[in-house]
Amino acid sequence: MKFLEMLRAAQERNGSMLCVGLDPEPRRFPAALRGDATRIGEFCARIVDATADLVIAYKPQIAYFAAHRAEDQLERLIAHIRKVAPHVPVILDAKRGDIGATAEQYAIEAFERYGADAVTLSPFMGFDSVEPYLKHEGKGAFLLCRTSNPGGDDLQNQRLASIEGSPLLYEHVARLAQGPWNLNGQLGLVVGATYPNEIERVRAIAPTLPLLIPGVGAQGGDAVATVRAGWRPDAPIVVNSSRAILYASSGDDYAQAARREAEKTRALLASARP
Ligand SMILES: O=C(O)c1cc(=O)[nH]c(=O)n1[C@@H]1O[C@H](COP(=O)(O)O)[C@@H](O)[C@H]1O
Repeated sequence: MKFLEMLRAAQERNGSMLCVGLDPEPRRFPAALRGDATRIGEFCARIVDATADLVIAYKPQIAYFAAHRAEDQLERLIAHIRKVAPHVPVILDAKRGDIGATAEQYAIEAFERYGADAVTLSPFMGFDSVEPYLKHEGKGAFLLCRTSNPGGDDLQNQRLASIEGSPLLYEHVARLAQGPWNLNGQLGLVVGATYPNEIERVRAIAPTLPLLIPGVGAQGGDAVATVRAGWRPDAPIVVNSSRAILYASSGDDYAQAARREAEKTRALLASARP
């Protein structure tokens, strides 16, 4: 099934816009696992088992695995998601961006090695750095557009005077992704929940693209304002929360606590749907 169809099906089946971000930090694990990088996969698998009926997607962040030489655990974790939640798409958060020849390798890593359904990318190096991912039929690619961090302003909110209408950089990225770059309907955009006004602006420019919206939970983004700004009946929004769910409890009940937090966030998002 194509990524976008999977996303729509998971949204429908689990009644959810919530994506659980898998950003495992061994020093934050419960006492029985704390500090043990060999148990990263196990920690995440218990979170998946506890939330598989509550989410639209999972988003493992590759750095949290690679930093601990745990890429093999990431491979096994994604295989585990396939087994226990075959209806839930996996977005590999890798934020890649490189020349075409190298991008081809990154695309193989994301889609063949890890078997992800979609990947996050930086559009900074231009279309030829994005195109290799689009050659993988049915796979998705989310381009960073207006990110959740304060430093996102440094570049993304700069005006491009040489382009007609003098758009801001993030507006231009949204225009390219909605239009000329979106060859086979595989593109989506990343917009931070910490900037609901910009989500609204991106939605106006890119009405049919899926949006990946991180920043609720630990970063304090406004879940209700996010849904009001981004929700469309035919273009899914994928609202990510990582730390607030993974570390809802530091005790042995962490998976049940993660489930409760995921239920709460899913309900809050649903309540804001127009
Ligand atoms: O692409 C992302 O996922 C991303 C984009 C962005 O603008 N802001 C952002 O926080 N993220 C990621 O989303 C997750 C947010 O984690 P929490 O703040 O713990 O919910 C992390 O994995 C970030 O790397």
